[in-house]
Amino acid sequence: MAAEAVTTIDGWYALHDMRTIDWTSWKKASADERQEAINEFKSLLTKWEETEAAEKGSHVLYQVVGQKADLMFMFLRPTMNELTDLETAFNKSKFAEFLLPAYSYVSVIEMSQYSGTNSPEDPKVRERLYPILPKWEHMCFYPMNKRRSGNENWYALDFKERARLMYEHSKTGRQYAGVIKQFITGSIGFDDWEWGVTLFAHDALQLKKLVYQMRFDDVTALYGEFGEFFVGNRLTKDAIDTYLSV
Ligand code: VOV
Repeated sequence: MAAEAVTTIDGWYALHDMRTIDWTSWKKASADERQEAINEFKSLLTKWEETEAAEKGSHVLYQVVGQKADLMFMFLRPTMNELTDLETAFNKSKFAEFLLPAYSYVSVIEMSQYSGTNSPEDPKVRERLYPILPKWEHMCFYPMNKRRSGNENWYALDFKERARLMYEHSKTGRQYAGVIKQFITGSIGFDDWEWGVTLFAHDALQLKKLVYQMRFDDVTALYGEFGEFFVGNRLTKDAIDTYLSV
């Protein structure tokens, strides 16, 4: 008999957007052109801040460490259409002329009902479905799957066993309360992996400690498969001029 799917409650749509700066063309541009690009970029950030203040979405910006990208945005919006609207507006901006696509990921904030206690009317649950993203010092993003091969097939496990494994997972996670904030986004049908994992930390080392500790939970040890990892440091609007000065 087929295993029973878990119901999910879903919130805002998410776009993780990673860009690489074309420093060569940035350096070749005139000072006026660069200033125009910076001003336009900052006014887009201001517009997104207004959306966030009105609780109609949220966003963060991080500077990626390593060569995978330079900038890492995460956007949350009530609809997928708003995500393409903001992406298109950004792509048309002067600053985007100096950016190369590095990676993107489309998903939706998801809570699964393994414990059966999440009600979409509960203000605590609403806070997780429609969150204002934390502006903590470090962010980590990676996509993942639950294995579906041979004896390790998550989708063939019965509900009770999956709920037990997720309960064990949540116990490990809860040890990091106040240290790491996690956002799980579902991407089955939207992107190449099944979930996106976004973590925020004040101390970068705690990202490694949590992800390592979880490797020993049965759910991760037996079923976890991972894509690329991106890690970054927060880039504030005030720091943009310095960051882009050449
Ligand atoms: C701060 C850390 C933290 C905490 C507290 C936490 C708690 C919880 C709870 C309570 C629940 C279940 C209910 C829900 O809300 O969905 C989940 C769910 C989930 N998690 Fe988690 N998780 C954390 C952190 C955390 C990490 C670091 C990872 C990556 C795994 C790893 O090994 O690298 C992860 C993955 C997931 C996934 C993919 C799901 C959905 C699985 C599904 O099959 O549906 N998660 N998670």
